[in-house]
Amino acid sequence: MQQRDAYLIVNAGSSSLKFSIFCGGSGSDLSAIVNGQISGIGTAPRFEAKDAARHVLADRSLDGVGVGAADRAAMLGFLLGWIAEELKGTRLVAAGHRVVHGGTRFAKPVRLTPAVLEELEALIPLAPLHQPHNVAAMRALAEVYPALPQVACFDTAFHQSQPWQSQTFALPRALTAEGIRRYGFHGLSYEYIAQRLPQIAPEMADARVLVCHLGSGSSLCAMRAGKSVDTTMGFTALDGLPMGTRSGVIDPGVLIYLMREKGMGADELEALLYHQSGLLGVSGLSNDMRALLDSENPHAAEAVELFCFQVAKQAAALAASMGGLDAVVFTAGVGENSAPVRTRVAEKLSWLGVAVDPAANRARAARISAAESRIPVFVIPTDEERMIASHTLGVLAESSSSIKAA
Ligand SMILES: Nc1ncnc2c1ncn2[C@@H]1O[C@H](COP(=O)(O)OP(=O)(O)O)[C@@H](O)[C@H]1O
Ligand SMILES: CC(=O)OP(=O)(O)O
Ligand SMILES: [Mg+2]
Repeated sequence: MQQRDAYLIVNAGSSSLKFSIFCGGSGSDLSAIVNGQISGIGTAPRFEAKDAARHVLADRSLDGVGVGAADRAAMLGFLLGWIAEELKGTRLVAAGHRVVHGGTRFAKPVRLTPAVLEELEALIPLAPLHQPHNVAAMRALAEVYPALPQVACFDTAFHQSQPWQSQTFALPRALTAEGIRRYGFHGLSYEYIAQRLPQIAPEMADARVLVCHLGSGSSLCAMRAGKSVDTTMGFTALDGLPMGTRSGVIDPGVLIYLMREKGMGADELEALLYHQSGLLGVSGLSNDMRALLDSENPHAAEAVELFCFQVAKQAAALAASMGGLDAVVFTAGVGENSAPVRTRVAEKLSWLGVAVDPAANRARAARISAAESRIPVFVIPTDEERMIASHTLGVLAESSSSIKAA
């Protein structure tokens, strides 16, 4: 039997390792035959996988299989073993990875070499919650499959189109020249939405669109004609909106105060701003929006209110960056699944002409705006993995045609 070529897509996050297996060629021919994740890394890791029809292929705890709760290399080993066992009819021909930070050097997807890997490792301080795991996944895969081509796809790349004022801090120019500037993240998700929105609503192809990527990490993107004009995350994935455990925007004077008056160092500040703040810090209960929405605790309600308030406030700033607003899109874990959050954000943007239809919102329709809404509002499930798969194929096709030409 002829084996199908398969591509392993890895999205290694702060507490999860999402993966997909794609088969087929480019465009609509490219299809995910398996989607899954190892969630709960660091606490109680759980492995789940579903096929294309969303039938459960695996759903089990990783307890008792010799994998430590935070041992990512062992988890990847487990995953590769599972893939080899379950997908006997396929032949793994390449891997594609989401890499959160591409720095100033990587403006498009790149084939992995030892030199590239070293450069990506050097960017770890700029994305401490994600980059170490992205790099570790690539290294672990290279050890098991030394000949397997791997492609790195960057969250920062989509924002390269931004005008300089969106990318620049008001700092002395020498620091800007060193790369201390705003990069923006969630670019693979925004790139997917930029392609998907005109398929759903062709009249939106040239529109000024606010995309709300609300998940564990959250950001907003101002998009004009499918290109990023501005975004809320900056030098790191800490800026902008409050997130599950990240503070979002904060007066830098607070950091100086904490250093001087409380003797905090870089490690303590990093722990505070990346791990102890956001929804978790304000509620004192949980970083999970579902738990907060279900809670009767007033601090949970305040955390949700602060989140929605900041989404609306920063959305208004991004509308100014685009010179107006023609549409709003909600995506990612919270944006796709939480009708109450979408309702509250829309209420706070009603002065801009945003109104959602309660029934369409509850049903998570593709278009949830009310008939009288001046601004159409969409819910579009994101697909970072498809974007990575598509880039991976593109990079491989480029490198094979340049080998033929040489
Ligand atoms: N039905 C829901 N209502 C509210 N929040 C939800 C719901 N489903 C998922 N979420 C939130 O989505 C978050 C995960 O979003 P996701 O985009 O998958 O995050 P990431 O990729 O950054 O890990 C969870 O932390 C959870 O709070
Ligand atoms: C960049 C970022 O914050 O990613 P995530 O939402 O996956 O945490
Ligand atoms: Mg994510």
